[in-house]
Amino acid sequence: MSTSTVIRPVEDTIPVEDTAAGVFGRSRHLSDRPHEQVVFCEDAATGLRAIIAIHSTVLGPALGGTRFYPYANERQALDDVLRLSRGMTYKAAVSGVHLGGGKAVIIGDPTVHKTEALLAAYGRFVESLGGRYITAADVGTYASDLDVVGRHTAHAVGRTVAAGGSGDSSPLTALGVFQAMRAGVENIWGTTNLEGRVVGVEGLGKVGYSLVGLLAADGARVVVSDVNPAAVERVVSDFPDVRVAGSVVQASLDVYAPCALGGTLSPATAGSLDARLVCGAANNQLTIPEVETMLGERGITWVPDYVANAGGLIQVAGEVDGFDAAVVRSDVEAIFERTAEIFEMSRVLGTGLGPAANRIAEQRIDAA
Ligand SMILES: NC(=O)C1=CN([C@@H]2O[C@H](COP(=O)(O)OP(=O)(O)OC[C@H]3O[C@@H](n4cnc5c(N)ncnc54)[C@H](O)[C@@H]3O)[C@@H](O)[C@H]2O)C=CC1
Ligand SMILES: O=C(O)CCC(=O)C(=O)O
Repeated sequence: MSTSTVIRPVEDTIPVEDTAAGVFGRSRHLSDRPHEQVVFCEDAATGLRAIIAIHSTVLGPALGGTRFYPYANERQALDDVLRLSRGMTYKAAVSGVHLGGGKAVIIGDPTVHKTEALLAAYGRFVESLGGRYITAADVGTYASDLDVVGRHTAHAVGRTVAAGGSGDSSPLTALGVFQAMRAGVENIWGTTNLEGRVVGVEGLGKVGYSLVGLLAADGARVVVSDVNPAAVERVVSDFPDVRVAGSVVQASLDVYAPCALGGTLSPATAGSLDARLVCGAANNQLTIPEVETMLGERGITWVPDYVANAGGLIQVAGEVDGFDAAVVRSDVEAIFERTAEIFEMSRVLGTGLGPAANRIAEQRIDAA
């Protein structure tokens, strides 16, 4: 096991276009703040290559999931983990959670490279940070993986209920997205009901699948797409009324819900998207912050990803504080009110929702 720890300022090495990308609008001071610590982890025996990024511990230990993904190279993995961890700082702050922002990536194909030994080695790296970083699940990782990781560190949440955790956080992430969507729908159409609305869900993994269930139960007309045919088949079999599209982002919609990887909202897609509202689970949906303005000029409202998708964080943060399922669920449902407040703040500021949410998050961190 070998680590190298990069202490700030890691952003000095990153091109401006990378650091500007993501969810951070034009508000610069917190988003410009360098990461506190970035740890490169290698374990030759298991083939583990991972990066753990701690953006901020101002509000508490840095919590964020572990993404297991076949990055083309370490540079791509670093860019992703830096952006994701910074987003977690904002997510915790805007959600009123007493935690900081961190995230980790494991470089590799989870269907090929994920072994118990590799997850164990990863757990030992997390443990070596002494609780400054608390890990959880993300793309390519599951509660059962956290069980393995959690046998080697005290700082893993989102484990299965059988292992003493709160279980898969994706259903509550989906519930939070659904609540944020209802708030968005109310602002546009004057009703919180999704009935009859055409909602496109892109990405039918852990969160997307649960979101389809909530939307179908509320009477939405759901259009879905996923690059993995098995994920599409599962949804079609469980929710026969959904319509499958080649690419949801190109379909004619009322609401677009990106629930796969980030970066699907670029200047190009902002120019072609046929929807009135964007609200989904994917982290870092915008390739550049200016995309929000481009969407706004075409009458499309974007609900900031880190506001809508905080349900999973709220759930696993509950494990840190002492888990109470009813309190956690009600805090996730309150994403409806939080989103409505951000709509109100955006009207006061005369901005999109992105800068308004950033303002709320930054005020909380500044106060701390
Ligand atoms: N799991 C959770 O509780 C949370 C997840 N998120 C974010 O939500 C997103 C989804 O997370 P999970 O559902 O956990 O991941 P997952 O790995 O279970 O599912 C992702 C799905 O997206 C599909 N996909 C990948 N590229 C695609 C593309 N170009 N077009 C259509 N589908 C594509 C994959 O085939 C997979 O089915 C991620 O961005 C994640 O960071 C955010 C907060 C919490
Ligand atoms: O949802 C989780 O389990 C952890 C939180 C997280 O990593 C995220 O919100 O992206």
